[in-house]
Amino acid sequence: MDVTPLTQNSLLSRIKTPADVQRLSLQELSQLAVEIRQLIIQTVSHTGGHLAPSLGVVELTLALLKSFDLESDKLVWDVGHQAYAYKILTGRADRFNTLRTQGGLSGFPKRSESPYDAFGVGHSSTSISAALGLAYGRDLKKEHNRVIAVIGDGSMTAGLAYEGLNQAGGLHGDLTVILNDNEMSISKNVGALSSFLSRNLTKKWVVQFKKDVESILKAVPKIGGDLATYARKSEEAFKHFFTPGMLFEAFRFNYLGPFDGHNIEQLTKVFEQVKTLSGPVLVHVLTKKGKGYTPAENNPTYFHGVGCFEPETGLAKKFGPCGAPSYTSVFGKTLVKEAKTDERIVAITAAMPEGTGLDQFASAYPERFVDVGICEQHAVTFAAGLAAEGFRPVVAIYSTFMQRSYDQIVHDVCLQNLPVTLCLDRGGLVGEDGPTHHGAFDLSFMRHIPNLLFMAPADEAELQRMLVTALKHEGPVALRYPRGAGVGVELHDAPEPLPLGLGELVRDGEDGVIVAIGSRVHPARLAAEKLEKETGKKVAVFNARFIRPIAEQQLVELAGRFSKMLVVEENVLKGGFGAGVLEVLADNDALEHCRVHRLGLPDGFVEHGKQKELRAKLGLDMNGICAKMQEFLDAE
Ligand SMILES: Cc1ncc(C[n+]2csc(CCOP(=O)(O)OP(=O)(O)O)c2C)c(N)n1
Ligand SMILES: CC(=O)[C@@H](O)[C@H](O)COP(=O)(O)O
Ligand SMILES: [Mg+2]
Repeated sequence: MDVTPLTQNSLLSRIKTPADVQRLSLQELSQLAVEIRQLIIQTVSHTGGHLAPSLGVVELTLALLKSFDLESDKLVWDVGHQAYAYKILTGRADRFNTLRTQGGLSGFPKRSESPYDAFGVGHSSTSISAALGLAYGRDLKKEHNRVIAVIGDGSMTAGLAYEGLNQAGGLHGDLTVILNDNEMSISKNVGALSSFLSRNLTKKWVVQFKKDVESILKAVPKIGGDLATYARKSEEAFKHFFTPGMLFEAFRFNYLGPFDGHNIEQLTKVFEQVKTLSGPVLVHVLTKKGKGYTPAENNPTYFHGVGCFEPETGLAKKFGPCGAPSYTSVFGKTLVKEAKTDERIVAITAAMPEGTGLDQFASAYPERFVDVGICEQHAVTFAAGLAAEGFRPVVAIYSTFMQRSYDQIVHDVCLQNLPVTLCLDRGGLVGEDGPTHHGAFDLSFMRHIPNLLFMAPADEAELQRMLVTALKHEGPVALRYPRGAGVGVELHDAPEPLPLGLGELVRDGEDGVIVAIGSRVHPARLAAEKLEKETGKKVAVFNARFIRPIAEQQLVELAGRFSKMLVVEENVLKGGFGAGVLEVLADNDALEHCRVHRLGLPDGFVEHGKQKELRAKLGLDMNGICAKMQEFLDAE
């Protein structure tokens, strides 16, 4: 694969709108595929991003744009992490170098970014429902455009996809679903569906089945006593009979496939045929994740979402010596250690073993590790069932995806007071993935749930102690920690559980107090040191540790000692931790002599950009906290 930058005479430089793609010959489309791959690899090597998913659908994207009219037809991508070629071909090639950077192109389709992005996305398995909504709306308006959803085999492991299929099959409106089957989620795809879709069940088996049936039928007059042979042949024939098409046809979809997803000529013919069909149609295409870039083909999991790398080799770019370990890896290692002495521990992921650090657990205790697929709701209820059976399930899910499990946390876990540990990784701002992925709301949407013990560590060593506290607790627990490296503190060999509902005064002061939770404790401490150095003002810092039960008595005491309290969190201010502090102070009549200000995420969706840049912009880093506290102290 040539990974040198494109020249100005490239075919790509002539593509300004999807209509330009329609004018190209098949040969030109193949050349364009090469150029698109070059641009994607070059760009992502600088920006980081979802490389392997996007490389896998270059031909599919070209064939879709060649066959459908994007001025009226609507294309809905599932997750949207594979839509880089689509962005390039729909008028965004000249801005593609800004991918995932602050103020630049989003890593996902976004309605506000382009009229060609029919539906915004980032979380998986929404495409069929969204496309059906678009198709239903079209029919109500008596319009005639086509609506196409493209969904991956991994995303088909979520119940939501079947809710969409079920409704679509019952409605008979025109809708095309393209199943992009690369046998991969981020890791190897899991569950019964993935084997059902597997390459063994391809069309050639249908042909074989027909031959088998023919031969059996020919043999019928002679069957006589030879029932055994007949039964054996029937069994073989029935095995062949089960094709992926049966599943989708049961949902009343017209099934076409499977087809080679890298053959533009064949795909365009199929799409021309699709345009002649009415009602729901499912086209099954087989693709290779990372196609055309050997490092990504060989390691699609690593290149699913990758940081900066050398395009020639695929090797990660090194930026100085490695810093502190990530919260994720400390969590993973500590859990492995605890599971050695507690056989009740079962680790559960919803299709993200590497991202959540549970890959370490999977290697150490494969029989106690479960990847349920992309189904966060099921993961939590499944854990509740295990807990009811005496186990200690630990469910690690990114904060943003835990949003899907709200009812399961309330109804299946907390209402029954079951000892499930919910680990919310990526709590707070995640950076380049942006608003679909920031863990901005968990403190708000979980802090009011009865029975739940809810903690957020100030550093990676405290995460260890909180995990141990959770595993000893006879009820539901949630832990929330951020994306990225820890603070760099020494880790515990034998972490001790924490006293419940108590925070820690990490620095004393005279002029005011900063109450911080989780990842904001460390910058708050640095801010207090800076303030003292620059102004001589002495500010105390309290690490609140618990969101629920909140450290009520300690907070009331602090409000008695200090006339100014700044509460800092990396969560939306609406209903967040600071709101909880205000509630307890109000309930204890402790606000009379203490003014409280809050610092957190604004009432809106925070855009994408580097974590560091976003925190600086929102005043949530050391400088921002220091400035806010100084302003507060200076105010009357
Ligand atoms: C609700 C939700 N859970 C988890 C994820 C994280 N995630 C993003 S892509 C992906 C795998 C998707 O697999 P598939 O649909 O087959 O697409 P592929 O990457 O293979 O192209 C996962 C688990 C997500 N985006 N949304
Ligand atoms: C598309 C998606 O949802 C994931 O691939 C996500 O981008 C992973 O994020 P991390 O890089 O934080 O693991
Ligand atoms: Mg896949």
